Amino acid sequence: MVTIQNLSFSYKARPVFSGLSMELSEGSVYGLLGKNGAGKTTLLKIIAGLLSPKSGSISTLGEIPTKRTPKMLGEVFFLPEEFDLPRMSITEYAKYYGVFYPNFSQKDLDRYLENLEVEANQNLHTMSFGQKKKAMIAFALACNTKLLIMDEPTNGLDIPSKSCFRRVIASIAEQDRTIIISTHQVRDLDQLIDAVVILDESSILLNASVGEITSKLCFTHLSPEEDAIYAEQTIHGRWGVKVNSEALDSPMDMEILFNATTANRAAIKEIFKR
Ligand SMILES: Nc1ncnc2c1ncn2[C@@H]1O[C@H](COP(=O)(O)OP(=O)(O)OP(=O)(O)O)[C@@H](O)[C@H]1O
Repeated sequence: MVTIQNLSFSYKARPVFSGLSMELSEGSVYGLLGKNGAGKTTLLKIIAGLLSPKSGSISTLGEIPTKRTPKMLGEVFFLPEEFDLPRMSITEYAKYYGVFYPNFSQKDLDRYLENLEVEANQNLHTMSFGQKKKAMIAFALACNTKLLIMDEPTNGLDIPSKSCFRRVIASIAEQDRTIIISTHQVRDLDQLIDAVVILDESSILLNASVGEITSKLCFTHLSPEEDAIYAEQTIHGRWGVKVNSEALDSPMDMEILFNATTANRAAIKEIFKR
């Protein structure tokens, strides 16, 4: 679906990636995490063909993304974190832009707008930031592309809309679509993603399925002296992550995973080395 090999990228004199490699497979929902400035948006734009790498190779849906062939563009939707929208309703917007996506469905758009409680005929310019965001999420989903890339989609959404977003993504996650969601709001991705990619210091620190993560790591309460990869003191005691040496079942805690990965890179790299 997406293969990146030894990729380097710089904004003029500012290097962002050097020798970055990773593979994303078809039909999975990926959560892309990283600190501010780690390069998440840049990576998403490179995958979508909006930025060109300095060296190395990238293939998106079997094509070089910067070639931006009509075939690839019809199968990839990139939803940026912020956008300028024309003075029209989302229904009119869909009439103009839906034609670029062979699998766009008006019926799906109506359903997603209803689910997300967005007025189909309100001018996008009179909408709040969160309403615009929901309108564009509905449009992005209704394009039914093979690859859907969303940069901070839940930023600006109220609590019910976040729940609704999760429900909608869960409902399409069964299909053969690959979805990459970049976010700082890790709780919004709980129970939603199949795999986690963590970018740190301009490289991929972790790219693993939730199954692999929970088979190798155990997210649990810890006794005061217990060895852990990472632990935090909470009002309920010590909570953290340790090596899953007893093959215990535990739900992944993405915030703890992220903190553990960035606080103890060497341990995480060793555990997940292939
Ligand atoms: N247009 C640009 N020109 C120069 N430098 C840029 C540009 N866009 C981003 N950068 C720099 O590239 C690096 C990666 O930025 P990027 O926006 O990809 O990070 P991010 O992980 O998405 O950050 P955030 O979580 O804050 O959104 C940062 O150091 C940023 O300052």
